Amino acid sequence: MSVFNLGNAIMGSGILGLAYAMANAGVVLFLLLLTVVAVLSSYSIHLLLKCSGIVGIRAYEQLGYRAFGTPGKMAAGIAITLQNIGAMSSYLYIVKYEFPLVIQAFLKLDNPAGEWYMNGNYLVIIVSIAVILPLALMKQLGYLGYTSGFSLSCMVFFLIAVRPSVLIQTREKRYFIFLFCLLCDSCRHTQMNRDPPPPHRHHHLFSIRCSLYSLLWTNVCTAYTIPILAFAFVCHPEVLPIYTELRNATKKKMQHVANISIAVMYIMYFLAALFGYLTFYGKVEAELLHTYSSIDPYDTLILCVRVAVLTAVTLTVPIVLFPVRRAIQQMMFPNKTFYWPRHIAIAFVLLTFINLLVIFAPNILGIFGVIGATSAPCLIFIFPAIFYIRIVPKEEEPLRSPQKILVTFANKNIIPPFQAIFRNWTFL
Ligand SMILES: NC(=O)C[C@H](N)C(=O)O
Repeated sequence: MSVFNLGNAIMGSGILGLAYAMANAGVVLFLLLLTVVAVLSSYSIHLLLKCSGIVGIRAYEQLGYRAFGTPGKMAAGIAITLQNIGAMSSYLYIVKYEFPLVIQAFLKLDNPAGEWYMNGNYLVIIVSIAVILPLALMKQLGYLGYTSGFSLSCMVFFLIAVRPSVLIQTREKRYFIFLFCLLCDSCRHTQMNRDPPPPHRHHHLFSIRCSLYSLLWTNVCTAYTIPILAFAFVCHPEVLPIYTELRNATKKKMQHVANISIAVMYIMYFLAALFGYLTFYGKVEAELLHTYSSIDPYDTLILCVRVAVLTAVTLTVPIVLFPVRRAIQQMMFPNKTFYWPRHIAIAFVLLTFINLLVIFAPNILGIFGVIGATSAPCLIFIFPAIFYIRIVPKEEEPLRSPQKILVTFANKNIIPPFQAIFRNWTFL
């Protein structure tokens, strides 16, 4: 159940942005970054578990408090709230956009005339009240294990369904483009076969960029890759609550749960990105399902994919809501014991707020970009590292220990790319 819950916390709308990230970074660079982010993600869970073992606390915000007092607690609480509200909004955004298309395809409505059930905003509100709110009112995360298992199986179905069937038809041509894309980061120029080749394609073929740095920062779209990946691997606010509910909990057992979840998601993320990318190449959009609309919205398989993704993201919302409620309780009502009216009221207010946000959300790439470039790196890389440095006593591990040097090194190498994103922040 814990693996299901953590897997469900990892897997969300991030998976839909990965094909776009791959199209912009190139397959090799994408795989490299995916591996780095997955390994660092698992490593930072190790750091969180170690800190929580030392101070005997199983809440992310409390670790912040132990490390830096109230500012640390507030920083962690705000980052968790921002990240998870961003994630939930992106899930409901998918409901808002995809649910009307599913209804349209089911009812075979060619020209919808403004029926209320085709209005995404109403559908978001209905799904929130009928499905998400009851699940979000559960007392413990553990009760959501079954829905998480179901949600993950929907994503497996999504993965099987998006395999690049188009590839088989024009194999030679596509293999050529694929090889080309392996070496080059500007696959957006290799439009589908229909388009004439861009004038500078020749130049691209023969000038393989030699430095990783220039590969990564040649255009701002490539710079989206790390925020999208960081967003996709965030599950850290859920780790300690899941640890608390684990039967016969030990650090080793929880790390094992985290490693299994991350490894499975790593494989699924790579396959989802590759399949989406090999189907559309440069035409892939920030949200993969969007791209499918351009083929045939009434195709049965695409309809099933939509239903699967809709189900999966809807069932993820309650999991992601738990840590936000906890963070709000820690920030606003510290030292208060469990109280049902407060538990229900926070869930209700949060869902209302997210519904309002979704009704006015600009687009999903904006959410990935902003959250991925701000709270996600804090929660995955920066906070676990600095909490570890502050909490683990110098006697137990001196500042020059390999562990602490690694933590500092990771932070030094992760932060500069994010600064570059802020410098290039033209999409806002
Ligand atoms: N749990 C989260 O914060 C986001 C999740 N990793 C996703 O890809 O949607």
